[in-house]
Amino acid sequence: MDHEADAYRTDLMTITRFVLNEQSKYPESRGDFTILLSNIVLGCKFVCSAVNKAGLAKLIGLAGETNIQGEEQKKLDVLSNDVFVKALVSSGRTSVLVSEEDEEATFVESSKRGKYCVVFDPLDGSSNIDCGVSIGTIFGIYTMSHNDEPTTEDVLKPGNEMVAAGYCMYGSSCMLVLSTGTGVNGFTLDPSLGEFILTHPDIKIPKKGNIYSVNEGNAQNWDGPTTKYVEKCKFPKDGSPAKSLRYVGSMVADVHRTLLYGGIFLYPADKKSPNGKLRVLYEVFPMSFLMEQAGGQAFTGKKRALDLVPEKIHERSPIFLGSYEDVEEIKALYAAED
Ligand SMILES: O=P(O)(O)OC[C@H]1O[C@](O)(COP(=O)(O)O)[C@@H](O)[C@@H]1O
Ligand SMILES: [Mg+2]
Ligand SMILES: [Mg+2]
Repeated sequence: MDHEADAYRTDLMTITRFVLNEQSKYPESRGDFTILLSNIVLGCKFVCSAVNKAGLAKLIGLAGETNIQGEEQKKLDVLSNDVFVKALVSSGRTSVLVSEEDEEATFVESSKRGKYCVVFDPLDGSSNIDCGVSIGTIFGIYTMSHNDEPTTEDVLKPGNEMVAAGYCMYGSSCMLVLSTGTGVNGFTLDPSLGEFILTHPDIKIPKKGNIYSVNEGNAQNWDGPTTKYVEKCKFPKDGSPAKSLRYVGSMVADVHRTLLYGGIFLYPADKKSPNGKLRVLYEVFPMSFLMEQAGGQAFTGKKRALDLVPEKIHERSPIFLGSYEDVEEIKALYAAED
């Protein structure tokens, strides 16, 4: 389906109007979520513009600092983090922020506090910045369940308690994909209007796909079920065609392709990283939330990803997510191992 052409033929639905429409279904709503989201959208536009100018403005390269995970921070990582922290605090709708780039959670001062907690990866796919390959921003939103002083406990909650999640991909076009718990919708930035327009309404992931996406360089350290699964993708014994391999190395880009084309994205545990690489709060949960909302599944190797209860804000987990039937297959292999 030519989503973009359809959107322009029928109706120019901006992301703001879309969220206002959704909000009008809840008479008690006071517009807080719309204001929060419009500040997230502003942050995405700002980072998109910085990404587009990165080479020209000398924003590529290292910033000279190391973040909490011991990774070198890139200039764009630092800039994106500043942009989102400012955008979220100035919305007046947040109380707790967790960013990949900040060791501790940020607690918003009382005069600027609001009812939401936002967890985010301001710039995902950092290793791809310098060569101009797609990167993105990932976010998840929780609501505060009390009016007392905020603590990290307010975000150490299972992903199934998120009220919204999304990502923005800075690629050949800039796309924001969002779920507020009633399906998944995709919006494309029209640079001439400066507006995100609904181009991919009600995204549903195909039930089964023919692509698998994994860093196969780690294969020697994988466990049995992951090894068997990837072997099956390459050498199917049931007469089905072998799957194609696609791996960008930016979670946003790999998950975006999986969502639209179907298939499976894997970042498994391995002997060197027994908890995998991807971070629960701001990578695994938002992407798992979107996958489930689009009709797919997300599994950790042990359980439904959204049922994890993180104990630390930068906790990691293995993740297998994508088309319903593809994830069923890997679940069966882990169940057989048990
Ligand atoms: O290089 P690897 O080990 O395959 O890891 C790729 C993964 O690492 C990440 O780049 C980590 O994200 P950050 O760039 O936000 O640290 C994911 O986007 C991606 O899925
Ligand atoms: Mg990331
Ligand atoms: Mg990052």
